[in-house]
Formats: sequence, structure tokens, C-alpha cells
Amino acid sequence: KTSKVQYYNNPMWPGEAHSLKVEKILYQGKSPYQEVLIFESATYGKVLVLDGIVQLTDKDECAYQEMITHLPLCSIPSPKKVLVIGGGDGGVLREICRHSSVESIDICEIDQLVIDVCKDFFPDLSVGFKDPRVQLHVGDAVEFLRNAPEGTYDAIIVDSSDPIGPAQELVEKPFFETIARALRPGGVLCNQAESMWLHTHLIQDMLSICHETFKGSVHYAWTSVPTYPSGAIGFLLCAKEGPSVNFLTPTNPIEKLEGAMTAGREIRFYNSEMHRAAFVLPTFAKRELEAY
Ligand SMILES: NCCCN[C@H]1CC[C@H](N)CC1
Repeated sequence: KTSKVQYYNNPMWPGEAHSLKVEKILYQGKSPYQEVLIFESATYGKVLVLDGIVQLTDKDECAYQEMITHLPLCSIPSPKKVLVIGGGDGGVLREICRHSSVESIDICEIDQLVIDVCKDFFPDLSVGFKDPRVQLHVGDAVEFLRNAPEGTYDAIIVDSSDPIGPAQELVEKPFFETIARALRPGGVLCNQAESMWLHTHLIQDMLSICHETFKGSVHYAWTSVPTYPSGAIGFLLCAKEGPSVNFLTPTNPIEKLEGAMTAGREIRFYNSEMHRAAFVLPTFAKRELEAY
């Protein structure tokens, strides 16, 4: 029994569709923001789908959650206050908790239903919510950031879905300006930044906005996530100018993380070599992205 999720008409990847063999539907529902589907797949474990777009699978979520978290947090000395935008599944929280220097974690997720279903079906990710350092805010990120005092955070991680649903405003300039204001000088932003195979124009727009908004440094990094379209996903690493922006990206990450445990779970993807390699771009991407 296979059920093909045929979305040839998704504007984020016109003309292509991805299918996974469905063993059992575990949850189907609708929040005020999006449709939520969870199923047991034949070969990738459980799968979370929002509005027909794969968000994570048991098998490969480690690549995305570990890289989007450790690329920024291993780039600055002893991060203490961290903010997550999105990330309602809890995976990024799980990864942040590996950093013993972190004292407080704010998370702003717009959709309570995503939080609730991930607590039921993805305990390996939602374990992140159990850490006493975590403070959950359910609501709109732009609103949350407007109310955040200036210079609050050492690091902000934007773990967003694609900009064709509730995450639409998370790629526009005003949003990045509120992020820059909420970061302390020398603080770092890591933003989900789509695929260099599919979204060059969107990435170029984001790079331009970030170069204008962050005077520190802006770098594009990427990694392999088999169940994301094109099998690759990118990250925008931006440093707010500061006294000593020791924001090393292609060179050695400042902090070593190997072996850091969270709730009995080991790191499965990230290491310092992968950190450095993430900033190495293929020639077409250098041409298309490094000019911005
Ligand atoms: N924390 C779950 C990952 C959410 N990130 C997005 C999922 C959908 C992809 N097309 C882009 C990244």
C-alpha cells in the first residue's frame, strides 16, 4: 500500500514531488495555521508533515536540528541567552541543551497544535521542552521580538517552515531588523535558508537584507537532509557587529561539542569538521551567492 503525496504544484519546488511509503497514519488535524499530518513511514521512521511539506523524519532530523543549532552556538564563546523562533517540535531545544554555558532559552512558536502533537508522537524531539532553562511563548514571532528588550540574546535560531504559510513574514526585512535589535553586539543569528539547488533568488534576497542589517558578517552554510526537496538545506549565519566579532565560520569553530549528551541522546551528525565543511560551496553556488 503506497500513498503518493503528489504536490507538483507547490510553488517552492514546481514540477517535482516527493513520496514516502506510508505504513500507518498516526495523526491528522488542522490548526488555525496549517494542516498537520504524522505517519509511520516504511524506511524513515515517523514523519511530520505541515501543509503537505515534510518538516522532519526520525531518520534524518538530526542533520537539520544539530547543524542549525551548533553552527551558531559553537561560533561564539559561551552563549548564555538563546531565542528560538519556530521549532515547535522541540528538536532545536534538545540540541541547545547540550551547551552547558546556556542559562536561558526562549522559544516563540505560533502553532500550539504542533507542540502538542510532537509531545505525543516525537518524544525524542519534544524532550527539549523538559529542560528547566526553556521558556515557551506561543504567538507571533514579530510581536515577540518587538517586545524583546534591545541586545537581549547571544544567539537567535530561526527554525522556520517554508515562506508560503505562517512563516511568510520571516524572510522580510522588518523581521531581520527586529532580530538584529534583539541580539547583543557580537551576537549571532542562524536562519533556515532553503536550498541552493532550488531557491537562489530567495537566498540572494535574504543575503542582501542580511548584509544591510548585520554589519558583522553574513555566511551561507548548507547540509544534507535526504527528505527535504533537493536533499539539501541551507543556513544563513549572521553576526551583529560587536567589540570583537570572533565569529569564525569556515575556520575552526570555537567550541568543541563532541560527546555532549542531552537526556541520554548522543550527537549523530554534527562535528567540527562538518562545521567547517558546511561553509564550503560548490562553484555554481559561489557564483550565485557570494556576490550578495
Ligand atoms: N524543525 C523542523 C524543521 C523545519 N524546517 C523546514 C522544514 C521544511 C523544509 N522545506 C524547510 C525547512
